Amino acid sequence: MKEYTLREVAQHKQQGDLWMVIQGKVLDVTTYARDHPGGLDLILETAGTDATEAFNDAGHSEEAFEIMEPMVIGTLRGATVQAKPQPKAPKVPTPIKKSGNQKRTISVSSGGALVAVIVLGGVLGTTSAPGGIAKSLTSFDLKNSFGPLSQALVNMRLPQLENLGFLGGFVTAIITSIAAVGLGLRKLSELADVGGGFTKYPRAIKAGKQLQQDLEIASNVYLLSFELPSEKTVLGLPVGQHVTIKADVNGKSVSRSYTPVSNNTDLGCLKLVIRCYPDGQLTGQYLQKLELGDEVAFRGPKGAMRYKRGLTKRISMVAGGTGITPMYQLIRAICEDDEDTTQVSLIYANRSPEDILLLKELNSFARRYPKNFKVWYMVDKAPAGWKYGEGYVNADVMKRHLYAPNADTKLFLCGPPGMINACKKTAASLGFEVGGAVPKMTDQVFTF
Ligand SMILES: Cc1cc2nc3c(=O)[nH]c(=O)nc-3n(C[C@H](O)[C@H](O)[C@H](O)COP(=O)(O)OP(=O)(O)OC[C@H]3O[C@@H](n4cnc5c(N)ncnc54)[C@H](O)[C@@H]3O)c2cc1C
Ligand code: HEM
Repeated sequence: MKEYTLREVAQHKQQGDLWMVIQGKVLDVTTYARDHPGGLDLILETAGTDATEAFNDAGHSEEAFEIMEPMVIGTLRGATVQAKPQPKAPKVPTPIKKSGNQKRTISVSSGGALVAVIVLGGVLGTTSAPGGIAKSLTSFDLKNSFGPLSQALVNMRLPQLENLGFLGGFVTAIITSIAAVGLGLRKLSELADVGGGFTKYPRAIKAGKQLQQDLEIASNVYLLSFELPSEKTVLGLPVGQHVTIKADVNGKSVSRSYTPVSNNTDLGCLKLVIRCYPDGQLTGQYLQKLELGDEVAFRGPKGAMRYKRGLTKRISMVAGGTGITPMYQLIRAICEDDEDTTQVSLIYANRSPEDILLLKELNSFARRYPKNFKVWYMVDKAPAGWKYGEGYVNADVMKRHLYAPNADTKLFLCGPPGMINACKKTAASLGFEVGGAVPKMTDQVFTF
């Protein structure tokens, strides 16, 4: 195999010509970069360098190593190369102390590449605690807006812990409602990959629930509902984390990340808010073609954020478009936990007021939990009578509507890359400490 020096690798760091070193191997990642589930930006930032540390820090699965193999063009001079590189063993978080709120930590080794460590806390804790259910249930108008599956939850107390969705890092779910159903009637059950050390769930599929046609919540944005393997299955996703959907699209394996808007109190279902791009590989070519009752493969939990009460005193948030989903998940968990006193201030940017996702729910949280949460909307062009902001999220807007940087404040960002890069620069100029390419929970500025 050809040997390269780091200096040679460093010459290939522009879009259209991207190389990097991972675990001693030199890779040409040019054609893969746009498909990278962790985002194109991370590849661009690390191209031309030895990206081993950043790659390891992201906690890649065995599948990532398989995808990587055809990209290997040589080795790094002087490096020790493992015959078969392995994913780094995931770090097992320290169990959370049991509080009056019954937090529970469950660690599960699947024996496969993904070890799912499922921390149940926050909302689930609140729900499980005797007498602690009240606050969750007062937010019921929110659940109503998420369709019939959620409504059954009103009287539920104890999620069945043995029915954790991501116990083995993998779960399949059946689509139960989707607004846009295309003409492609392909059955997707054959796409569900349940092999390789992950827990197998029975494929027993109930007849689908009634198809709902009115779930386009904004232009091209849909609320998709999926039925988990049983009515009692708890999603099992730690707050702040996301799932990936993996599918075979036109003969190519495509995987993309999504942050559910449902959580561990929504038994038996998984709900996603997704913007569909007509030419998008996963959204346009796959999700929009799903039929009611089709089976979809989810992996998780993924992501560097694992929110727990006490992480920080104040959280400033800037979200754009569908970037609201991880913020929403956190806001919901904080507001619905009686004992969480974290203050959150969100700036949410969209093109127009009609594009604002989860508007009713966000306003409802701001109204009912004013000590926990406030929100400021920004739109490109404000209509007459608009009482929020107009234009870009600049330093002035951030100074006015976010908490000032200090040891007790974190800034969370999620949205289109252009907006996020601009916000990171502004945040740095305002005194926030902006970390490296791969997000870490300890960073003061965390990008989902
Ligand atoms: C942690 C995380 C959580 C996320 N959560 C959500 C969520 O909750 N909801 C949500 O809707 N999304 C979410 N996303 C985004 C999601 O993962 C996908 O990126 C998104 O759904 C688009 O995927 P796609 O395969 O349909 O589109 P892609 O095929 O990846 O294309 C995306 C867009 O890029 C355009 N495009 C295609 N090729 C090019 C090119 N060569 N140059 C320039 N543009 C091009 C396409 O036209 C399309 O507009 C999240 C992302 C991350 C990383
Ligand atoms: C050829 C190189 C790479 C390949 C094949 C690859 C592949 C993947 C795959 C398949 C995933 C989905 C999650 C998984 O299955 O592990 C992923 C996610 C991710 N990758 Fe990479 N990756 C590469 C390089 C990198 C580099 C260099 C970085 C860091 C700079 C990085 C950071 C991430 C992050 C942060 C995620 C998101 C993890 C999550 O969703 O929790 N990747 N990558």
